[in-house]
Amino acid sequence: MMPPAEQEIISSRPQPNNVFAATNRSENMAVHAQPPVSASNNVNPCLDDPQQMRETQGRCSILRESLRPVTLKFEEVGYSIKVVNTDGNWWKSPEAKLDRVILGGVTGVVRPGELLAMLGPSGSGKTTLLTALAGRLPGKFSGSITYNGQPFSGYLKRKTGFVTQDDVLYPHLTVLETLTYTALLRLPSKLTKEEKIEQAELVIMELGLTRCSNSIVGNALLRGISGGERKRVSIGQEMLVNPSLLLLDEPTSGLDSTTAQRIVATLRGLARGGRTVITTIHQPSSRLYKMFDKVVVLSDGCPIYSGNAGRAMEYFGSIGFKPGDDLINPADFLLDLANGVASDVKQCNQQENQGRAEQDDKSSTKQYLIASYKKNLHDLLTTETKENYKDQKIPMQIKFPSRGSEEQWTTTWWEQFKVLLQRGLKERKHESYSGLRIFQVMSVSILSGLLWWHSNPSHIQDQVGLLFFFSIFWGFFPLFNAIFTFPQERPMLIKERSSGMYRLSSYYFARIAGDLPMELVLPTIFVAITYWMGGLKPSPLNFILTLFIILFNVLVSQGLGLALGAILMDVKQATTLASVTMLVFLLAGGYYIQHIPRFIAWLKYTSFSHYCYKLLVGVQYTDKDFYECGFGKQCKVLEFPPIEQLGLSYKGWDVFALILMLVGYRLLAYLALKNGLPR
Ligand SMILES: Nc1ncnc2c1ncn2[C@@H]1O[C@H](COP(=O)(O)OP(=O)(O)OP(=O)(O)O)[C@@H](O)[C@H]1O
Repeated sequence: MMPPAEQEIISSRPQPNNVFAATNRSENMAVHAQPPVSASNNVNPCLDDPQQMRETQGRCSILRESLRPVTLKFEEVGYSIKVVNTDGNWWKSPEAKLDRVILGGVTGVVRPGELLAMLGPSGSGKTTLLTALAGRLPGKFSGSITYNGQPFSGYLKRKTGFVTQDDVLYPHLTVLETLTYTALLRLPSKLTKEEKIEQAELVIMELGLTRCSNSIVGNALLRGISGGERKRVSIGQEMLVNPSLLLLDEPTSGLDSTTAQRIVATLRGLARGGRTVITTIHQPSSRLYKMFDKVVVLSDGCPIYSGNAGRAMEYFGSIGFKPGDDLINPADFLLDLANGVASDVKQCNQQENQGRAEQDDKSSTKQYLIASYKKNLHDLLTTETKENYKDQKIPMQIKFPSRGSEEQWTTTWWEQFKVLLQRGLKERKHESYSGLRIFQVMSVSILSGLLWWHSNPSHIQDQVGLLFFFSIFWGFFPLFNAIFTFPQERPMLIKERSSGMYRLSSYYFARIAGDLPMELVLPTIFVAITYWMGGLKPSPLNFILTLFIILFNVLVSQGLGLALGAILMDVKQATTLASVTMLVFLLAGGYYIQHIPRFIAWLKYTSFSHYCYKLLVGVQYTDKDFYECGFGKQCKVLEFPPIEQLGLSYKGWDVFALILMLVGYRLLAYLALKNGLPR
């Protein structure tokens, strides 16, 4: 049973509307002569069409239920960072750091149903403010940001959609796959898999991505869909979950004006459905500007306007700034002012102009505008855009669930694991079985097979060398492959974890499980070739044991690579550290030096290659094996000095040490990830 308060919220919610139907309506409102951009039958039944809504009743009510109108208030939001002192005397105290103000007290309010645009020149602080409003700003900011009067919470995290300026997407997945996996991970378990997939398809239609739905997303190195299409995929990922609060950073940059208009119209449609939508935008056309309900204009981090978009020109006129040309795009005019350019401004009122002394330079214009904003802040904020929605009953102050339910996930651990595993396998099959990698392993295996061609125990030194080579090669190779894993995945992990998409543990286990087949097939092929070519003991049992030990070694070495990558999160640093570590393992492994001085002999116990080598030798030779130790004399292989030094009687300990490392490195990697990523 739904609690009465919640029922009331849902029943009093504005009629859900189809995004694109709303899009077309708002487009028609904004530009009469403009034909609708989308096909009119692109309908998401959960958002509008009552006919289809009846047919998809269950899914629709579940999605609509998730909408919680959010009133976002931000007051005097300020943010500074430390920067290196670059004044004339920096060399005297190069370490000295100065505070640089990025945001200087920005105030505003956005209500459900409203679309707010942040305008300002490049570097004026739009992204920083947007990130702060999305609850993702690292470090502390001053002032306050509240959501229905409450601070940001884990619950709100899952109700917030955040589209970053740079699209973070998997390049090898198609558009349909990308959105389907997002739907499977982010939509509630109450929906069936088919319903989730259907929802992804609807979003594809709504965003006009049908034509490229089966094309790969691509990136700078891999040709895929266009930049604009990629941006729409990012927006689609957030639209899918029907967020109550949607924030977008430059969703229209790089798009043609028709597509940009279509995106903004979609955002306006989403807002009209009871959501709170905030976007930064660089240079909107006047057609786009008309679709905004509110604007915040920033100049060097300080606001010069925050309020009703339709009243901005009137306000600036009232403080003495009127455009020379009445047909000017309001956004261009506001950007000129934010840049301190007032040359195209008419002198409109002598009296008002008295307040601003001679402002022929940019900074005094900016200062005047900032001061005027502060003086008029109260009036600006109380001029609401309510008239646009007076027919909509949007509840303004819904309390979000208390802390207990913050950690509720939309899907179960097992569901997350399955989807992440499937997605990971699909994305990485290209890299793991890339021709280059296969060539690398095959060429090394054939070459070493030829070099050790049918070696036999009479050349014991060579044969032991082959076993040591196994342990070192399959220590290096997986280690260096695994190092890249988490530094490369970091942007995606940050994005998805910030929106509370899945648990870190489900991601981590899915990643490890997904890597298993890929990491184990190549060494198996390698051993199968080199073992038989190299003339090692021709017994299936010995072969299987050798293979088993090498695969074990691969997993341990991979774990070390994962841990180094997760701790340092920097590929360059991690590879440097890994090469030093492997060099130590190589030297202390027990093959090159048999008489390591006591004070440093412990080093070998840190080396998984040492344990692997010992186990390989132990599997290969028994008491019954002999080699020619000179002048026709036969000696026991186990008495061959390099083998004798190894101390083969402690095999149990060697296995135990490897198991310890296998678990330990992976645990370390997990803890490092947990520490270094948003909760
Ligand atoms: N962590 C940081 N380190 C250094 N500088 C920073 C940092 N964060 C923000 N800045 C600086 O703060 C200013 C505002 O940055 P922000 O990205 O918010 O601007 P913006 O208005 O979104 O710019 P654009 O439109 O070009 O994206 C810029 O000058 C930027 O260099």
